[in-house]
Amino acid sequence: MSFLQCKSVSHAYVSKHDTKLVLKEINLGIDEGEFISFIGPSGCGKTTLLSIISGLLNQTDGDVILENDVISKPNDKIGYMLQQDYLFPWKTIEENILIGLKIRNKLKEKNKQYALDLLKEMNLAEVINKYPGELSGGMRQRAALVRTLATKPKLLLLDEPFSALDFQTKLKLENLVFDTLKSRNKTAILVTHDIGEAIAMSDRIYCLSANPGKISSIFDIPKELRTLSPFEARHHKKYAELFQTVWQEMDRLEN
Ligand SMILES: Nc1ncnc2c1ncn2[C@@H]1O[C@H](COP(=O)(O)OP(=O)(O)OP(=O)(O)O)[C@@H](O)[C@H]1O
Repeated sequence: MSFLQCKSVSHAYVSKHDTKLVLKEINLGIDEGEFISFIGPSGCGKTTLLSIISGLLNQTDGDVILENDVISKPNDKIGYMLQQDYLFPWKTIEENILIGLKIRNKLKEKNKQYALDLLKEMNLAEVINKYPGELSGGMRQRAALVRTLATKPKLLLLDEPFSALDFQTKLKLENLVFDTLKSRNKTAILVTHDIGEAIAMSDRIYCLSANPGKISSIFDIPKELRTLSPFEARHHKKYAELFQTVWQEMDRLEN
């Protein structure tokens, strides 16, 4: 059995005036340690699917199963990171990264040290006593990642975490996040509009079509790219070939 399974997941948003079917019978299985991306036209339901997997939103039909748990509410095994960092501006970086542990009453020395080590790994040791407003966008996203990882979730849900960053910062952060997650055998699902990012970071890409959102195609990333860092992968011949194929599929879905 896969680490994470979506079994015939469908979702409709219901309002006073209408019912909109957004996801229809999504089936997928993800193994522990895999890095997966969801891509697809705007409004096809990527964020909705991620919210359902996180347990924050309950699907209309079907099941999400993580290890042996049916997910119907937020679970400590799952960490969620968004485009906006949602750091608390009135708290220092240290206080921000420890907040998840504090809320869970897990602020033991060992756990605190784990978070502080991550902070060092993300090159943020020097800003530990600063406030979020004093940091660049890339630093803030790194701090948000440390906060998410501090509680040791097994599954990371990443909703366009790099999209607000400049191109160079984004490429550097892709590498850093990739190394951090792979070295800890974390499982990750990335929602992105950036085909290149999806190819460079993933083991597999699920492409969704819209109205209602369904899996239209699955792209397995060739082994030659999977063994490289995201930055190196972008320079490989196979990257350019796959980019063309995925681009054409996205073009077909958008028209
Ligand atoms: N809370 C809500 N109530 C009603 N409809 C919603 C709600 N949230 C999203 N939708 C609709 O559901 C559809 C899917 O939205 P969702 O945000 O999941 O798509 P997406 O693929 O992540 O989009 P994007 O790529 O633009 O971020 C859209 O038509 C959106 O307008």
